[in-house]
Amino acid sequence: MLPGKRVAVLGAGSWGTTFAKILTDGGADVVLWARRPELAREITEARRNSDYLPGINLPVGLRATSRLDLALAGAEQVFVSVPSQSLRENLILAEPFLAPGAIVVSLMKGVERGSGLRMSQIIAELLPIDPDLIAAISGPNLALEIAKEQPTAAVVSSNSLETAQAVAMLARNRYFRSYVNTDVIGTEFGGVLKNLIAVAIGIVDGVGYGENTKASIITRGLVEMTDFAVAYGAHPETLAGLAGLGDLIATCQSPLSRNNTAGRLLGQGYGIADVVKQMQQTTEGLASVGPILDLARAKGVDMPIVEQVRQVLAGTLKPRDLAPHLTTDSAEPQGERTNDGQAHGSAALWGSFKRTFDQLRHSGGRPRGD
Ligand SMILES: NC(=O)C1=CN([C@@H]2O[C@H](COP(=O)(O)OP(=O)(O)OC[C@H]3O[C@@H](n4cnc5c(N)ncnc54)[C@H](O)[C@@H]3O)[C@@H](O)[C@H]2O)C=CC1
Ligand SMILES: O=C(CO)COP(=O)(O)O
Repeated sequence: MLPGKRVAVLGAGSWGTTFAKILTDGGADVVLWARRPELAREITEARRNSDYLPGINLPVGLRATSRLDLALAGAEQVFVSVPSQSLRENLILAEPFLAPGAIVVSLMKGVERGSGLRMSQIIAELLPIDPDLIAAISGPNLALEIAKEQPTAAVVSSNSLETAQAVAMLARNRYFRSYVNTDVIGTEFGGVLKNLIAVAIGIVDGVGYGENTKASIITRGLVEMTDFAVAYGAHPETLAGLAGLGDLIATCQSPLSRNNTAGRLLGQGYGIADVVKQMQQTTEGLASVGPILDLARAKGVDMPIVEQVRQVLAGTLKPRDLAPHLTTDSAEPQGERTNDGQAHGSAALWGSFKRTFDQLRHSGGRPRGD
């Protein structure tokens, strides 16, 4: 068999390692960069990453190294999966070794504290590459489920459809399917914002509230996500797709979600310092609350649920008071959606009908829109 395309995955935590498995199982020649040499050795020799993916056998052919130069040498596509707050420092280390013409793909779901930048914006700022060679992947993608080869879909987004398709062709196999879109803003913000709603769900779950409360928060949360993302230029239908609603459902329902788990601990009465200590893995939502509320304020977008999550984190709102405030943020009864939202909503619905129709007419071997 011919060797597959050479790709690199940076970050050997739960998602980086799982994504390296997805790509290897799809036929690519993958080198995974781990910061710690002993982890790189465990992955290559024992085909395990016991800290992050206990019980998972990694595929034969997946190699890991703690040397960035070796991981990046000749890589045509580079997938980055480090904590969002560390992307900048990691890109500075990686930049000298990036192969000319390489596509760089963010697998991350955060915004940078201080700058409020999305991950693809940081990549564009730091790397001297054509912006059309930048992509982001998002969707309902709980790492451990995918590592167990449970069927899953995601969406690859890039300003360039050609780039998104080139990435989606590699990021697929018998249990993983990649769709494509060109709405990078909506795709990235979907992944960031659902984490915040998942923290809220965890909080009310920890308090002991039931399904009505959680469904109310999920539904109203989706409105907040959509209003916010659309204010920044996203297409509303992206938020109704895999990177929005899809991921919101998975993250709000699953005890595997770190954001959901952190929320649950808060709801059970733990303080934020204890929660951070207990979370062994990256919990992006905790770092995103502040920057997202700053960005919301800058565009005049109301985010009552996210604001209440901030207050619970700050210790100024009791977890058990979170949900009832959903109905008391305005004296006047409100419509379920803003007028803007309604206008966008019907356009979104029409857009998705049209795309489905177009796909049926032109269906071929290429990855499809989400
Ligand atoms: N785990 C999951 O199910 C999914 C995670 N994501 C996203 O992927 C990104 C990475 O998350 P995970 O792999 O889950 O996190 P993790 O906590 O499991 O792993 C993070 C990895 O980055 C490495 N790293 C490199 N530089 C670092 C630094 N300066 N500080 C700390 N760690 C550093 C760590 O050593 C570790 O291997 C996050 O943005 C997350 O939202 C996206 C989809 C699914
Ligand atoms: O992004 C994820 C699922 O799509 C993972 O969620 P957590 O970061 O909350 O574990």
